[in-house]
Amino acid sequence: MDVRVKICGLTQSDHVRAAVAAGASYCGFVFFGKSPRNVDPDTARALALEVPPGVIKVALTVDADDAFLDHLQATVPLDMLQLHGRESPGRVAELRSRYGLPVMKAIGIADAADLEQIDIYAQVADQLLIDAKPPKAAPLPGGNGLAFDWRLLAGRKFWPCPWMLAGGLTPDNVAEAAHMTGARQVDVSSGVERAPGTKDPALMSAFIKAAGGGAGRVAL
Ligand SMILES: O=C(O)c1ccccc1N[C@@H]1O[C@H](COP(=O)(O)O)[C@@H](O)[C@H]1O
Repeated sequence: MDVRVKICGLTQSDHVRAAVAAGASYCGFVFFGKSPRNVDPDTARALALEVPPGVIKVALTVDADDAFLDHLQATVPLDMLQLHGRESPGRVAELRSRYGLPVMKAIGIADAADLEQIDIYAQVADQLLIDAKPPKAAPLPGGNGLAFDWRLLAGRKFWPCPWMLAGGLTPDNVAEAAHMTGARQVDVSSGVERAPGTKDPALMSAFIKAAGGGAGRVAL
């Protein structure tokens, strides 16, 4: 089975097209003002319209309020919400029902104790994004190019819902990361950039090749 790849933090139409052509299954757009990948809803709409059916358009938000999310949903054709803040399980369930979209909740992992969150959030989310827990001094809650110890996931047989591996993945380490953790889906942002917020088509293509070629268009 091919590994599905999510390219996150796309900011330019030509990079969206390059990600899709390379075999991405998910295109992620970041709505978080402090991120160098932040896009406004109107820009995201134009980017989303470049994405063909079957490639999943994901909105990444961080503790967003309903007013912003209402505007986002009214402006951008979206397929999935990615919650990358401190959203509680109750908030995840509320957003899933309010917007009628599948929700992927990011879980930050630094040590074995953090793995408990997987079972908690799997009860309310459609998918989980297993990412490195940002250190206190990190500038962002994600997208910092930091990996966690993949051995924490090695040998885990039971996953209560679909999940993606993220955090510090690059064309050089994605094959080992997927092999060690058993991930069938991977997510990358800074590892395929030439500068913060600017994707590199050659790196996106190398990443997807290294991940096994990418699954391309999928059904959710
Ligand atoms: O990418 C961002 O700017 C970002 C901002 C705020 C929260 C999450 C963010 N990115 C997510 O983090 C993972 C890991 O990023 P990286 O590959 O280590 O740079 C990324 O895949 C996004 O889903």
